Amino acid sequence: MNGKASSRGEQAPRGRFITFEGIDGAGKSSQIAATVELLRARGIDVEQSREPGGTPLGERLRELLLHEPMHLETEAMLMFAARREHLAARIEPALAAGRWVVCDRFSDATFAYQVGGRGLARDKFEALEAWVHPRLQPDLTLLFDLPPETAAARVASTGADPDRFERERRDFFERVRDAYLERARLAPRRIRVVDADRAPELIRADIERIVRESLLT
Ligand SMILES: Nc1ncnc2c1ncn2[C@@H]1O[C@H](COP(=O)(O)OP(=O)(O)O)[C@@H](O)[C@H]1O
Ligand SMILES: Cc1cn([C@H]2C[C@H](O)[C@@H](COP(=O)(O)OP(=O)(O)O)O2)c(=O)[nH]c1=O
Repeated sequence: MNGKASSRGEQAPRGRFITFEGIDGAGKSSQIAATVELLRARGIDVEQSREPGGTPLGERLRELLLHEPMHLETEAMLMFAARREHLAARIEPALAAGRWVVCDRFSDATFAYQVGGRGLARDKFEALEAWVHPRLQPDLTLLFDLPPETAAARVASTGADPDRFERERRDFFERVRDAYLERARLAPRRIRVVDADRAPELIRADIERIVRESLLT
């Protein structure tokens, strides 16, 4: 039924949840737009969102998270607070109504940035994840993998003021990258690693193939 509710009032099949992950400057933004277009062209009802953010409260938390210095555990808890709100207000209702959700980052980012990058204790991350979404995980996660120096050059070339995360040094992003790859090894069916150090057209073709094979057949 491709996310469209039945005219006879039958319950729509649950929507699919796709997330994009990677270090800052990996090139997720334009590929997310292309993926949303691809799904809409197939007649699928899609919502695009992002974390931290996605709700009015989540966007206010995002401002704090990106710009206000804070303790590492405060940072992790605020990421999950924004996520709790996002799940309740947008993600769960959309999936239940049969709409698909394409989201820029989810809990894999907390594992990569807060556990891998900043050194948050794993059991604290696991406790927060088990509290906020004990059962739900994305149906598909596209992990954009590339060397931190390439990603940093891309971020610098945008000319925008860097936020608190983008100002981190290369060794931070090495740890974030390694943590993402570790998480991908733990969930290889869900998390698909995409070589993001290539021309956008090649990355786009890869993503189309993965989405088609994993979710559209
Ligand atoms: N495959 C690519 N090769 C070279 N530059 C890219 C590629 N993908 C994106 N960029 C550029 O890199 C910068 C960061 O991309 P963006 O999509 O904002 O990354 P992210 O959302 O992952 O932080 C932008 O200026 C974008 O135009
Ligand atoms: C969702 C999430 C994001 N982040 C960080 C990663 C990014 O540096 C930042 C915002 O992500 P993002 O929206 O990808 O940034 P931009 O649009 O500037 O490319 O938040 C975490 O540290 N933990 C998390 O759980």
